[in-house]
Amino acid sequence: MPQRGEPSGTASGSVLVTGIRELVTCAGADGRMPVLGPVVPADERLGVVPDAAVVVEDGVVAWVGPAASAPGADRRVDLGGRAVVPGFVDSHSHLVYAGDRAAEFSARMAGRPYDGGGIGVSVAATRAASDDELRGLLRARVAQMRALGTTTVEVKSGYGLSVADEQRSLRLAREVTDETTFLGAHVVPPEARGDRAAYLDLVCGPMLRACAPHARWVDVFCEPASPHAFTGDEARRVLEAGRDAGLGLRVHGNQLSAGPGVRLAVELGAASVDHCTFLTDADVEALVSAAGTTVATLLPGVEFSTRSPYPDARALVDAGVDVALATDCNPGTCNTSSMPFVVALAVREMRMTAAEALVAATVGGARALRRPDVGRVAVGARADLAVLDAPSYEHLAYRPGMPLAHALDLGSGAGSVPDAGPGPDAGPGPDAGPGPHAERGVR
Ligand SMILES: N=CN[C@@H](CCC(=O)O)C(=O)O
Ligand SMILES: [Zn+2]
Repeated sequence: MPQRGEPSGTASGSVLVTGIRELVTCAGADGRMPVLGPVVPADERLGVVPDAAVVVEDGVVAWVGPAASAPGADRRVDLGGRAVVPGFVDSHSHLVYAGDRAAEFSARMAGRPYDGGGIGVSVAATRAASDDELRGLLRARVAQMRALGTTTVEVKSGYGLSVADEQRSLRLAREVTDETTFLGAHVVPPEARGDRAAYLDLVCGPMLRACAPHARWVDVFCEPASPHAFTGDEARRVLEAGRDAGLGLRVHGNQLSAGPGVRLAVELGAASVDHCTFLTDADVEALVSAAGTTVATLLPGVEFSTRSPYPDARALVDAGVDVALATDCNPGTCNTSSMPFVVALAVREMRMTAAEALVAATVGGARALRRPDVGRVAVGARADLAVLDAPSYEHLAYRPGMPLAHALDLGSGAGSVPDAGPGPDAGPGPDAGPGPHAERGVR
């Protein structure tokens, strides 16, 4: 696993990545990050190059185009006719935790609604774990993500909820990603339930001071419908304190009800408001007006795992809202880190096209993290490539639950993926193996 901030999947010298049957760049015609929204249809924004090659130098894309006109390089990696898409940008996850809540999931499947109360169970298990235990769990989760094609990940705290435990969570998260988020205002922890105001004082004072050096973002679970989470006024206080400490803003909003989260996020210029499950017309209008500033990050794995209605992604995309897709991987509402699964859900359950879903899972996530260097394959961007054991990106939705995607690792000196020949799906066969990837980090 590379150190935080170091390009993953790279070695010194130039590498020609060839044998790409379909390269999806998700880059605008000029190679820049494309504008989202309905102005340019998502399939045009995909920027598909058939029979393509990519040259990588020092972890950065140096050339993209048809394989027939590719320049030479120090090394050559042949992908044997596979499709390549930008590595997924998972802009919302909670990977620092111990314990599991399978019993809570089963109770939900039997009809018990989600209200955030189970977060306390994860807090107790996380506090009880040693640094090494938490680090091992975190790194295993990151390795699973990379094996599924994710190359950039945001990781939140939020299962510590004391000064020391929140700081520890962020310190560990910083070992694997630059995109760390302080979520001390996840819920009011059990020991503070008698005095919410005192807990908010702690979050906005000593906890923030201890955590800000380890975080890029601050987040808050704004959900008046949950007795455990925070009202609009409380959330505003947390966000303003975080902003004053130099952090960027993110919000968990409108997950359980049409609460104030979305409009608060837009008013404060947050980079992202996440969930957006229950929206009023005024919320959608606010998100439309905030295009270019605040991304609506949809997390359909949560609706799948909580048996809730899905967000109206179609209405958001058609209205011109900037939309991202992320996993929200966490022990309570969505215990999967699979971006391909999220893409499949977005297409099947939220009526996004496969092209829209792929854009939202790559460039959309990059915009939600304000990262122009990831989420697309273009000269100057980081060489974060996801290889599909399939001929086309459409297979991500067409073959749900299949192990199709992995992050390409160019650092091991590994050679070509074996050419499996055209299988029954007109793409590389199931024996093709996962290709030249290793358990390296995501950022
Ligand atoms: N809703 C708030 N936080 C997480 C769930 C956390 C949990 O239940 O452990 C989410 O994004 O869904
Ligand atoms: Zn979350």
